[in-house]
Amino acid sequence: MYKALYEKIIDELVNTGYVIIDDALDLELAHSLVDLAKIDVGFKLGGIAGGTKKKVDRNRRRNKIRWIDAKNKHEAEYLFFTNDLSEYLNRSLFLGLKYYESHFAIYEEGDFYEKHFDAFKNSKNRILTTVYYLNEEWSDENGGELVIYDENDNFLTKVIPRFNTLVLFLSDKFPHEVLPAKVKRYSIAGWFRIDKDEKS
Ligand SMILES: O=C(O)CCC(=O)C(=O)O
Ligand SMILES: [Fe+2]
Repeated sequence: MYKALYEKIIDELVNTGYVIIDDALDLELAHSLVDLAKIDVGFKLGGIAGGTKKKVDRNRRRNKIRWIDAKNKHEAEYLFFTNDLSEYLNRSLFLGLKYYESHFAIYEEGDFYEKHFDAFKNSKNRILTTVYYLNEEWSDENGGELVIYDENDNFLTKVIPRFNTLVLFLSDKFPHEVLPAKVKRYSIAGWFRIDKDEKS
């Protein structure tokens, strides 16, 4: 239970629709998730939603992913946190969140994700995006920033993907991109949704 964190998330989501939190989670959990990401086994290339099919397009998205699975103790602990958060958000903001899907992502040197929305307007799938960063000793020169824009494509903010930083934003309101990483970059991207659909 991270009550202060939940309150901050709710305030910022109401005010601006996005929130960036440093030192978000318990350090022991954060380090365990870093260790798991770094095992770097079982990852596959990330796809792009295109019509009904997902396809890999290395010109638009270059990273590899592994879906989080509650069978692992630490991944389960992360899912416990996101579940707790969704209950809190549902009670406070009546978002009606029902499912959460998330994956580790690795961006190798040169990898990026070009500007995109995580959900289409008025679609009933992804409601709220989370990105959680797992890069210890990340320097500002390493690239790999998340750049967030508003609905009219105006620059809003740039997030350095530092260890234990958590970002949330409304999935259909904020176009965003990942700039090319100069160093291997680890994260967990996730989506709260109100339906249960195929993983994208
Ligand atoms: O890793 C990030 O900073 C954002 C990733 C992202 O936009 C996505 O996976 O949809
Ligand atoms: Fe995204």
